[in-house]
Amino acid sequence: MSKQYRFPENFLWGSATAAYQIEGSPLADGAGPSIWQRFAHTPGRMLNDDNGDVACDHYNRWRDDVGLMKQLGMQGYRFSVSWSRVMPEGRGRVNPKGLDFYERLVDTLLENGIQPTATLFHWDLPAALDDRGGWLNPDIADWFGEYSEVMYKRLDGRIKRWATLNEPWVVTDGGYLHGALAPGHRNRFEAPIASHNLLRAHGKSVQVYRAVGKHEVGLVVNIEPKYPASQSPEDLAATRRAEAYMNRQYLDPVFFGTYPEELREIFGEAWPEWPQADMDLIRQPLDFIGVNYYTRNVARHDEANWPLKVSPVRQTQHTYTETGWEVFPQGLTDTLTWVKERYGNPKVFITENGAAFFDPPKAERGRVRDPLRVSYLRQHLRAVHKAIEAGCDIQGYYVWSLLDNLEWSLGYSKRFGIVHVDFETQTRTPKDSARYYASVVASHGEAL
Ligand SMILES: OC[C@@H]1[C@@H](O)[C@H](O)[C@@H](O)c2nc(CNc3ccccc3)cn21
Repeated sequence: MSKQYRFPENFLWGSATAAYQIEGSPLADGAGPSIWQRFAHTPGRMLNDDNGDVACDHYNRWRDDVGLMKQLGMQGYRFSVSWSRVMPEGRGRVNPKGLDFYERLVDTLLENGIQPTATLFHWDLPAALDDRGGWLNPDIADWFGEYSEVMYKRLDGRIKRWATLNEPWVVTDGGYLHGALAPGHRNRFEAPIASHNLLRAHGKSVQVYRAVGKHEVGLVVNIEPKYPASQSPEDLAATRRAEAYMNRQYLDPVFFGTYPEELREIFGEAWPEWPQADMDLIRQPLDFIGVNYYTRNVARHDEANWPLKVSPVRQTQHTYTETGWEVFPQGLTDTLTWVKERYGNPKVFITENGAAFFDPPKAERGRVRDPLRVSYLRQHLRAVHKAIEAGCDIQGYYVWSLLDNLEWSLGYSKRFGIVHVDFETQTRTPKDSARYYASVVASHGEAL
């Protein structure tokens, strides 16, 4: 008798995307440019000089894409709002056609019995705000609060679950410390300031929601559990630094009002003293936490690896994805039980989980075989179930991603979708993983 995988009655099964990765038409109908529009059109920043001018053409094909979600039996859909489509300069003027796009999308999702979850910021900051310093300007907390209020007032009620930010760690580490992501800065002094202002903006948005919203608001973070390469004092300390830097840097301020002490050790003179008023602003009670999980990290001390002094150790016994991430489903169970134990078992949605494996550019006779992704999803959904059995309050799962899309500076070279996109013709073809996931959803997990 195979194990029965029973999920909570109200467990929500969905898929996730993000605006700049799927929409295309970044400047259509009065939209303003984002920093990703700029970054993608800066020579040398994007693999193969790819950009989001077309992407999955979701801005025009959104109705068919909702039909695809319906066909797959999706119960939820997590998408992001392009701030500069709604407010072209990021503040002040609202672009009615930008708002209309999201209103039509949400209404059509609801008509098809699909619960919308909106992320207000998924990396595509309005370029006009970046010109004013962007995340380095403390005023951005108020700018984000103003944008949040526009969205909350227009769509709250139809959208009953909001995420303020997607992965402040990636925005900071990629956009301000190492420079691989927009806006492409590489500055040890800027990174803590950007990170802190991201959290301040999150706190401001939650305050605004408490004033005008009636449902749920939360924060989406990426968590990558860290395991020491050895029990040497150096590797144990390195693991602690890595764990503080990625996994505690955002949830500790939100839940405890304090940063991990390791951050001063990591950034040294570049780590400011933060005003208590800021920490009070950040520490707004939340209705849920979104956890994005992809892989784990085995950490060793590496004196040469600035500024963390940590390097990953490749694990030869496991499969790796096209993005170089180890397939390690136990890490998802460990992550979820760690969140439960450290932060008091908050309501959690797994807001992203998925993998890029090689898929052909074109479907073959209407089919895309992706056994590795089927296996990845099966293993990770079983890992979720294991966490639920351990008492974690996990209330939903969104596979990343519904569609093959623009993988940021890696362009279209990495395919995460359960639905294949032929970027020459925009033809969508559900992969075997889509059929598998649809069967899991239809059986509420029993087909795992
Ligand atoms: O890379 C896959 C997805 C990406 O397409 C999403 O927009 C983003 O939310 C996302 N976050 C992660 C996890 N964290 C991460 C770690 C290092 C670099 C980039 C992302 C993976 N992904």
